[in-house]
Amino acid sequence: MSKDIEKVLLTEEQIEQRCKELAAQIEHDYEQENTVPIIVGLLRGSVPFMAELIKRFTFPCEIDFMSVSSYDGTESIGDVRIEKDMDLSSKDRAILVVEDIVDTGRTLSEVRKMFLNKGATNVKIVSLLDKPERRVVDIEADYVGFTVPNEFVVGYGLDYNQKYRNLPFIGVLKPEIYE
Ligand SMILES: O=P(O)(O)OC[C@H]1O[C@H](OP(=O)(O)OP(=O)(O)O)[C@H](O)[C@@H]1O
Ligand SMILES: Nc1nc2[nH]cnc2c(=O)[nH]1
Repeated sequence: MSKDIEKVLLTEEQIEQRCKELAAQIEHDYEQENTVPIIVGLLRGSVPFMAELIKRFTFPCEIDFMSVSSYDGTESIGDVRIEKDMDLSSKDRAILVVEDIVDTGRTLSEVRKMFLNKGATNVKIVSLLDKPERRVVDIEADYVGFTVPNEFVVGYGLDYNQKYRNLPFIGVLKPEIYE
């Protein structure tokens, strides 16, 4: 599997270190607000990042997952669909959405609107990666792990045709893999 990788952009150690910093910052902010947020992971890409973050939280929080999709291969198809909704109610709750990457911004923009429509009091976003060069919707995550260049990345939850999510680092595939 690693033989398909052209270059590693972020090592496991770099990601773990950054997750520690993000978790401390998030914890500090929710303690100030004195709320019990629901931490909502967007399936499936956020799973490794979510696990790395929440094991470091010592404040009271609940967790849930939902699945939305707008990608086919490496292309955003623009239309954000909810494939699996979360189980907990978001009404009158503070929500922290955990995402693997903000790319065009369409997914998070739709997800944020959806939570606000359902009566969430506050919606924050934490994303492991941010690819600002690709943005078509004006949205920023509240907490970002790393800014990445305009390349299609895989690993640490991110897939290409559902593969490579289990790689413990973020990398770029060799061009022949897409052929
Ligand atoms: O900013 P955007 O252009 O909307 O792109 C970001 C979204 O694209 C990927 O989701 P995908 O639909 O591939 O689902 P996955 O998490 O199951 O891989 C990724 O996990 C983000 O949710
Ligand atoms: N795997 C993967 N999914 C994405 N979704 C939006 N951008 C990307 C990316 O660079 N890699």
